[in-house]
Amino acid sequence: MPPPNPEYLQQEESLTPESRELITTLPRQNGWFDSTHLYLYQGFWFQPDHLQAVISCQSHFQPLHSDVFLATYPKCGTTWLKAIIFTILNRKHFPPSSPNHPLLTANPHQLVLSLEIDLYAHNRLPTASTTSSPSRRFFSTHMPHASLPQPLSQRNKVVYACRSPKDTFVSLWHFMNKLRPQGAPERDMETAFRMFCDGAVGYGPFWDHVLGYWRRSLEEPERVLFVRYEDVKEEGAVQVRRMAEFLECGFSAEEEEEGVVDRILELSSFESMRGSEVNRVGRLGNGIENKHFFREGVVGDWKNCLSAQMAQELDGIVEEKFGGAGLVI
Ligand SMILES: Nc1ncnc2c1ncn2[C@@H]1O[C@H](COP(=O)(O)OS(=O)(=O)O)[C@@H](OP(=O)(O)O)[C@H]1O
Repeated sequence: MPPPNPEYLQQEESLTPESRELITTLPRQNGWFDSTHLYLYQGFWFQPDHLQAVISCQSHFQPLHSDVFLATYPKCGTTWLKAIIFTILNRKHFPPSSPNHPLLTANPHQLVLSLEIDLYAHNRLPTASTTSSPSRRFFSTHMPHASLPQPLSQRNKVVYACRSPKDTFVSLWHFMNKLRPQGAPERDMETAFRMFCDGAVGYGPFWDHVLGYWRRSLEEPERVLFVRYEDVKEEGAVQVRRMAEFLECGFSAEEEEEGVVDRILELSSFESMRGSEVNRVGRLGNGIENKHFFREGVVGDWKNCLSAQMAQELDGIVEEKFGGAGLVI
């Protein structure tokens, strides 16, 4: 008998009768894997278990005033930003220079739970070693801004991380092929590229996801901070200070003197995290191997993968979608 699908592929199996009924009324597309589907809800495509979780989260999630959220489109730097923000928020309790810092023995996805996926799709509740961190609760989400539970979008602070669509697509393609069901062929890049450009991927369209948070960051800069993966690569210290200020826990003169910002960057660096034992051999509760979250970790890897024609097509869409909004990524 073949082994059962890992949890992340059991997308239809956990649906309630109400969700099953709802999805029959929604527009449907083939998903990334042949056996999966995506459903259009509030302008975005979701796999069915995530859709059920989003709806449940919209009805039930009650944020605390002090809760902090990281929002991302998948593959835009979620793992990295989870590590950085977790370290910023908890630095009094877990000094970044401590040899026992949680990031040295846990993957960032174990320390910071996803609102819809961990909490609502899989009932993984925060434990002492996760978001019930000693300071403020900190969650991540891939939900588009339009789908956030209302109290959260009206009151809480959200850091939104985005990345160049060319690198995002390439990262997504590699990741999804690693997760494919046993025996399934790789999804070829041309088909995947078409799905990405058409917006028919989980949490897509990418453009609308980014624009939703971009606009809100302009309207309410004290509530939504827009951070670019490329900027964190280029000027990590500036961006770490910017995030800490935004979260109202800027660094003291004493911390600056001690080099705390540099230590946060070292601890969360690609090399440090990819090299740690937990990320070389560990697995998340949903069955995904930790090592799959660390591939190249560079800016511009698309040059090694996309044809000139694909790059040109994506540049054209970026210009069309983001040009008028004053967004450069
Ligand atoms: N510490 C650090 N520094 C820089 N880059 C990093 C880091 N950790 C992960 N990565 C790279 O981020 C990409 C994975 O994206 P996400 O973490 O958003 O994936 S996910 O949405 O949580 O599945 C993926 O990008 P690619 O290498 O381009 O595929 C990872 O390698």
